[in-house]
Amino acid sequence: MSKTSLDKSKIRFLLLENIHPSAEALIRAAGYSQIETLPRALQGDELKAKLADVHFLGIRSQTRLTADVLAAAPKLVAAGCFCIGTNQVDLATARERGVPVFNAPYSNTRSVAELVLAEAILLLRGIPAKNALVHRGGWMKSAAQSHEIRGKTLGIVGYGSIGTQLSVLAESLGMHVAFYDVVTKLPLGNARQVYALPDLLAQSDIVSLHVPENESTRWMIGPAELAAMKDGGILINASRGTVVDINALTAELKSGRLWGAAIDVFPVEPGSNNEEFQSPLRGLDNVILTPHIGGSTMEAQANIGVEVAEKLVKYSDNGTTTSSVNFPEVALPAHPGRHRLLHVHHNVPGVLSAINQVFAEQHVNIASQYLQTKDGVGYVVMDVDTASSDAAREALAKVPGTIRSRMLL
Ligand SMILES: NC(=O)c1ccc[n+]([C@@H]2O[C@H](COP(=O)([O-])OP(=O)(O)OC[C@H]3O[C@@H](n4cnc5c(N)ncnc54)[C@H](O)[C@@H]3O)[C@@H](O)[C@H]2O)c1
Ligand SMILES: O=C(O)[C@H](O)COP(=O)(O)O
Repeated sequence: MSKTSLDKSKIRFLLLENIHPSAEALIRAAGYSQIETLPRALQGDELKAKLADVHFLGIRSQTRLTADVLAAAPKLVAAGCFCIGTNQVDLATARERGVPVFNAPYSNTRSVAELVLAEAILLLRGIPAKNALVHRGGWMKSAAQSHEIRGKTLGIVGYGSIGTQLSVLAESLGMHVAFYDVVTKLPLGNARQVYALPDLLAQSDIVSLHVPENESTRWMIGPAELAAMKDGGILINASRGTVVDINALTAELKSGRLWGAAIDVFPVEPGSNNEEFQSPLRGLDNVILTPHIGGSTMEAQANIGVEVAEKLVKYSDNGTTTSSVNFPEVALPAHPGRHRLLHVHHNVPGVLSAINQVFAEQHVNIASQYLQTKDGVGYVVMDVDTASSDAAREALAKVPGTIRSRMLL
């Protein structure tokens, strides 16, 4: 087994936000013992203080890794988002600091798609309002405004991993599926792409949002888009809270023009289960409110724990960055009997020759070399026959353009 330049017993992992125990189990099995877990998100100064000595960090969707926070984490080697979304991390700053960020791009897609479909059925039957009424002692046995899902049109905004999975499941129930995406996508089954958002909104009985949080999606569903939806339409948002103007949605629901909504994500969400949730949507019987649990199933969380922990351990043990969301991707073989230099640098001319020069001066033979670059950052990995001396390591760290370097012994 490879060793890191820092002894494994000294490498510290911090896992926040109630990450599934499968992650800790995998990291321990890989020989790491310093693993702290917390059930909640940390922010700002509290997060910075914690990160001062941390080498590997695991978060979910609530912990904000801003440039400011990253600057307070000098030892951070890599970060794992134990979820799909990575909008909570300043990915460019992380890259410029030599910190690869990993996520689990597919592990909870099915969980989200199942929840959305269930909500669509419940809303078409008016169940949230009927359920609330019956709990209050009321009784409304009526078929009025209660509909089957079969034959209805589902409009999917964002036809990626979740959108396509939902598309297939919805068609299996007899729905018609239309979708809007900024990229031209191969429609699955009988789904069809609609090239203008207002057209999709106007055609759909149910609109479900599955876009990432970015500049193009911020408040993309505002008053005009809600007005473009069918009378009696239903909106489902299990993407990110910043995609929908909640005040505008509240107005449409209160007026009765929209029939119902299911909202899982909010512009401001509590950082732990002990904080109060605030939203103008509270108290509306035709709205299903869920606490950002679209991906929260035992199946998904256990898989995510393993997937992201594996990526962190692999980067620590072997330097592989495959599937990193912000970093040059290099897939590396094992390096038995060899020593491995991992060097992250600004992608400027002369860095590779300077590294080669250091090894040449130390009479160290280079057995293999891997290089990849991304957005101004280069990542070179060299397997060498003999251990580099302290002097060589110092010289490597001083190569102009170096962001960070690490040696696996
Ligand atoms: N509620 C939850 O618990 C939960 C769970 C998982 C994911 N999510 C959220 O769902 C999002 C989508 O997940 P995914 O795995 O399907 O992502 P994905 O990257 O596979 O798909 C996103 C799709 O959105 C499209 N898109 C991007 N910008 C767009 C725009 N302005 N207009 C239209 N389409 C646009 C992309 O082209 C892509 O096809 C994630 O980014 C995450 O924020 C939420
Ligand atoms: O991006 C995601 O995968 C979801 O929003 C789930 O986030 P969570 O792990 O914080 O529940």
